[in-house]
Parts: sequence; C-alpha cells; structure tokens
Amino acid sequence: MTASGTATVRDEGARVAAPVLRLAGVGWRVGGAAIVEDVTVDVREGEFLAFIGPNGAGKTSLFNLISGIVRPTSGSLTLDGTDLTDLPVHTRARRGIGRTFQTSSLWPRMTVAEHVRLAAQARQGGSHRLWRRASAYATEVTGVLERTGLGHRAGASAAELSHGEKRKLELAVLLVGEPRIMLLDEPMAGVSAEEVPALTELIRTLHVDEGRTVLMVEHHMDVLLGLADRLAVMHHGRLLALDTPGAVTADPVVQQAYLGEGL
Ligand SMILES: Nc1ncnc2c1ncn2[C@@H]1O[C@H](COP(=O)(O)OP(=O)(O)OP(=O)(O)O)[C@@H](O)[C@H]1O
Repeated sequence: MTASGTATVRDEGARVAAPVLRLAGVGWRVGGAAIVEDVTVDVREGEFLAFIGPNGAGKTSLFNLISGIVRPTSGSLTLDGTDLTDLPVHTRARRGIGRTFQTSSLWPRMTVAEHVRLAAQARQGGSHRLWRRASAYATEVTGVLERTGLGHRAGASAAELSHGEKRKLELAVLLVGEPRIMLLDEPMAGVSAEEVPALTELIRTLHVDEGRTVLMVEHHMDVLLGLADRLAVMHHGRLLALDTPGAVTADPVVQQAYLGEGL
C-alpha cells in the first residue's frame, strides 16, 4: 500500500499475523478542514505500533477516531472483523479498546488503590447498588499495583504522586479492563528524565511479557526506537510512512517532513 508521495508504507500486518484492528481509508473532516485523511493500517495482534509526526499532524485525532470519541466522516474501523465505525466509546472499551490521554485523568484526592478499585467496580457497569463491597477487590487491586510498580504507593493520594507515578497509575487503571489494544497518548509527557526509563520499562513489560497490542503516540524517538515494531508517520492528517523504525528514520520523505524539527 502506498499512502502518499514516495514514502514507504509497508503494511505487512495481514501477512505476518492476523490483523486485530483494521483502519480502512479513515478520515475525519471538521467544517472544511481535513484533520485526518485516508488512513489505512492493519494492526496485528501483539504488535507495538508507534505514531509520530509534527505537532498538529492528527495523531491524537486518529486515537479519538479509534477509541470512538469522534466518528470518522469517511472509511471504516474493524476489531477482529467486527465493524466498530458507529459504536460509541463505552462499547469499544468493552470490546477491548483501552486508552490513556495526554493530560492526566486522575482524581487528586483519591488514593492510588481507590483509583484501581473504582475502575474494577465500574467495569461491572450497571447500578452502583450492584457493586460488590470494596474489600472484594483487594486481591485484584494489589495485583494490578504490583504489576505497575505502585504497590508501595497504594495509600498515597494522586496529588502526592510524581508525574511518572501518575502515568503508571493511569496504566494501572487501564489494565483493570484487560484491554486487547492499549492506546497510549504521549505517556512520557511531563515525566522527568529520571523517570522515563522506568516508565518505558513498564510499557515494554506490558507489551512483551503480557503480549499486549500497543498503539502509542510519542515525541521521544529514543523511547520508541527501543519499543516499536513499526512506526507510523502522520503528516497533515495523512499517513506519510509506515515501516520498521530503521527504515522510517532513514526515509528521505520523512526527513523532509520533519525538516527543522528533528526526528
Ligand atoms: N474538534 C476539532 N475541531 C477543529 N479542529 C480540530 C479539532 N481537534 C483537532 N483539531 C485540529 O486538528 C489538527 C490535528 O490535531 P491533533 O491534536 O490530532 O494533532 P497531533 O498530531 O496529536 O498534535 P500534537 O503532537 O501537538 O499533540 C490540529 O490542527 C488541531 O487544531
């Protein structure tokens, strides 16, 4: 498949493993503006696909289209062959599309453990009256906090956490839903340089050890080069390139798109 110009878009998803998520010609127009245009990607099971691109390229908008926050004005999305295009956010979440946001989505006065417990209770859906007692979730909460390296911070309020710990807690909340696909929107944003390696390692563990399919928007190329199986380059709403990190960073069309901004 060729996305644009002479850049390489090697969409090998279908050949290497069964695609779990398929985007076919996805576009999103607002008024007269094309924010996302004709994006076609097969995401394979267990893949780590990173989205890069200059500011305003349409990366977050594409995540909004995948998670269902906005609906595409053209094209379609399927998960395991089931059409998602017109399904709302909560239905997509129940089907396995989980997401974190660029800005923190935590409650400052709630503790770390309470965040995870609330996510476990909310997963049941329905009336709050049907929720099991808080103590019924203790083992699950402890397990998720251990997996995300937050066991020692269970009683801390979100406001007390460092930026890196907040990002870990957002991942912990996400994991409660056991998502098939994790969409991580700039997880390193605001995180200090000292905390980046531990957070990177946690994301790597979730991907490699737990085999999770990860889609991640990130500006830190050094983080992505050690994690991503493929890089998707967005530019002016379009997919400019899709290939291995080595091939994408060497691609002159990609380098031209980043001119002056550094890759
Ligand atoms: N609801 C909206 N209405 C109109 N324009 C929008 C809307 N949402 C996003 N845009 C515009 O779409 C473009 C793409 O924005 P988007 O946030 O998807 O880019 P991005 O690649 O994630 O950027 P960044 O790296 O800075 O986060 C921007 O020009 C933005 O202003």
